[in-house]
Amino acid sequence: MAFYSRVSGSVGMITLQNPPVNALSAAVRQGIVDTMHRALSEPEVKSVVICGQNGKFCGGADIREFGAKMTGPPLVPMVHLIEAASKPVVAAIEGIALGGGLELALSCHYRIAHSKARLGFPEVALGLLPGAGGTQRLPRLIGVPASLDLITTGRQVTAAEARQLGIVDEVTDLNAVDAAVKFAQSVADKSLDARRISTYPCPRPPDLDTIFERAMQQVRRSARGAIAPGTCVQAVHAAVTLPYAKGMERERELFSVLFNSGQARALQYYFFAQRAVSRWSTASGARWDTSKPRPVHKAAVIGLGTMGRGITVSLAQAGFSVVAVETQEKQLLEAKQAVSGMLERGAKRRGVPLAHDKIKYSCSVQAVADVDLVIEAVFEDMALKKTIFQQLSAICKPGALLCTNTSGLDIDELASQTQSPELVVGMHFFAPAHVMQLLEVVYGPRSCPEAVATAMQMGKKMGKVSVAVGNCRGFVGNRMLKLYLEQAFFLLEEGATPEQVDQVLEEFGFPMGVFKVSDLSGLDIGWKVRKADGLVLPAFTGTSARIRGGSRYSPLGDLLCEQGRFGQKTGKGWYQYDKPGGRVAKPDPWLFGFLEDYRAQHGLVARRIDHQEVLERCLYPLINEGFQILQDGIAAGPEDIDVIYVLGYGWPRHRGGPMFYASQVGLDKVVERLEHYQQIHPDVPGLQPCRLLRKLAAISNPAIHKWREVIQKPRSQL
Ligand SMILES: CC(C)(COP(=O)(O)OP(=O)(O)OC[C@H]1O[C@@H](n2cnc3c(N)ncnc32)[C@H](O)[C@@H]1OP(=O)(O)O)[C@@H](O)C(=O)NCCC(=O)NCCSC(=O)C[C@@H](O)CCCCCCCCCCCCC(=O)O
Repeated sequence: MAFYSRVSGSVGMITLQNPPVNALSAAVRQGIVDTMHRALSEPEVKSVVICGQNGKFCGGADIREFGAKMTGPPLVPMVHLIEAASKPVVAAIEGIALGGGLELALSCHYRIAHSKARLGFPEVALGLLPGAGGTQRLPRLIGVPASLDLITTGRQVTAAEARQLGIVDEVTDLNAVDAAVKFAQSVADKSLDARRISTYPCPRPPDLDTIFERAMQQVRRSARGAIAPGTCVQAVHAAVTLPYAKGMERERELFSVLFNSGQARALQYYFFAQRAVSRWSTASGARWDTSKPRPVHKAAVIGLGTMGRGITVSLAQAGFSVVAVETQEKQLLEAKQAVSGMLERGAKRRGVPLAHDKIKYSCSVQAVADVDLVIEAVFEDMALKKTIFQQLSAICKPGALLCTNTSGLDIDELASQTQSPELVVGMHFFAPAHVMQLLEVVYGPRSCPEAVATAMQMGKKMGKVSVAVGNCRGFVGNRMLKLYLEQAFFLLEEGATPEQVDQVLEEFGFPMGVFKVSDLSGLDIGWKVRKADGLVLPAFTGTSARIRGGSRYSPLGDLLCEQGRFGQKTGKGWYQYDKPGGRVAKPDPWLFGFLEDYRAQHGLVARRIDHQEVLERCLYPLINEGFQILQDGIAAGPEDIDVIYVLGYGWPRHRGGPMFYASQVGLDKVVERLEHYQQIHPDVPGLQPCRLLRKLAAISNPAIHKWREVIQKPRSQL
């Protein structure tokens, strides 16, 4: 709702009241319309201030209402009512003015912002465009290029930048509402003729066509198939080419296309999913709201390879004191230089405070004796990690949390090396650890709730989105990835090329196909893991070369590694590069010959594989494994899996994540296609739909937010 008060006798004050962000729900819109009428009808009131309760102006339209039938007064007539008002209306912007909130402010005749406020149009990230006049008013106020930048990227600006751009009239360090009241009094008698933005002509730069062409090219390059950014460009184009009223009609038309799109549904689902994962729960019933994190002031990182360096930077930038340990002096020195460089680049590019003084470097594990939390980040070798955990258990002070940055090893096996297994959790960072937003927090069967809560909170403080997951081989992300990689290899055996598979996945929206990613991260990483698992056997021919434990196995990756083809770092992998370390992937005729020989050697006949099969074969087994993960209680809900895939594995956000995507395809269709492929490939267990997937498909494809009700039923009922 919105409540009305009178300040200093002559200022009508409208306060938006809808915690936590004063979103423009039906009740708030109704409140604004009613109180505006009241303010306009009271003869003593000479001007009006609109502000938001609790230091937040407005977070925009209420996204939760988008899924239901709209009620209450619509936003567009509401902003027109404000702009057309006969008394000056001043927006007092504290905290945020986002989306519909900024549109509300732009309909006011003046805007006063607090210096800490942030303003912007984030609609594009929800698959929408500013649909309450934002695409028509902003270009009239600040011009086309700056509007295109803000509207197509969703970039938020500080009050200072907003002032520079001309979005706000005044910025104050003091109380913005008080300042707005004073301002409102000072303009009470002023004419409003020049203050209604919809009446401004839209500036027309001479190179208009070039500006729009460039903007379109730019959004096509970065959108990866998302439709909202390009539609935003079209809406801004209407502001320049059409009179205001017609521009508004065009905005409405374009908004409607986006609003009804599957992409908008996916992006809005994802918005809430990313927030839902902070309300974690574990299979044994520990929960975010009943588990208290332990205080952490000082942390340590053991092992300063690529991951350890990134983690050190993340911790220091978040304000933690860090002890960074690398036992070899030469490596320690190299790491110190690398970390310093990373901190300096962070300060230069993102304005993060330089945090050199937060880090102490040491060659001795003994240096971690007084820290509250340790993150071990040595390479993936269980024996080495076990030794380190034994040492840590003896050295660290009682109550210190011991974390491992493994990407898939058994947390419980490590916990069993310590005197306090309840204080051991996994913190699986993604490379580069100081950049990637995702953190899988892995609890073992013995991890205590406080340990999980502490790791989750640490992640948050480091600016990560933390997702709590159970302990199993590969956790959530890498466990699902295994099925995806496996199918990609099988497709090569059957006749596809790396370029074909990658093209299909990139058209789907992944920034890079599976083979390009493999070349980037290094083929040797998976090879080492497969060797440790006893899967890499001495070269021999015959069908058995492609069978492990009774199931189909492709040794293609192993064979490439045997040739020294580790990907970009060696200049050759699934593709060729102009030099070791080269970045531009080119198809490699050698690989085509190699695949032909391989197929001939194993009696495989290449066939034409279409786009649809590549997509289904790569994605459906991965999705099926996601359902198995839910069934096993490793992830608490589909949102956890989707957030992991979007933030950690490049799954296109406008497709919501693998579980949301499955819900849109239709679970019955996913089951049917898996069964189809399983009939053809009976030796691939990952193609067999799991019980939970079958169960959900059989109960007529329930909406994704209802899955938990089925998952939480006793397993015997599944
Ligand atoms: C605001 C934030 C920056 C705050 O961040 P913070 O980190 O402090 O907190 P959280 O992110 O954790 O959020 C706290 C809490 O609040 C919930 N929340 C946040 N914003 C909203 C919101 N806008 N609506 C609802 N709920 C919100 C959030 O979910 C958290 O709760 P939870 O329980 O999940 O933990 C940050 O939250 C943020 O960035 N928010 C999003 C801001 C945003 O994107 N705003 C734009 C919204 S879209 C919009 O404004 C559209 C308008 O331009 C135009 C609309 C026109 C409307 C017309 C409707 C017509 C419909 C019919 C069309 C028919 C078409 C046809 O068929 O013809």
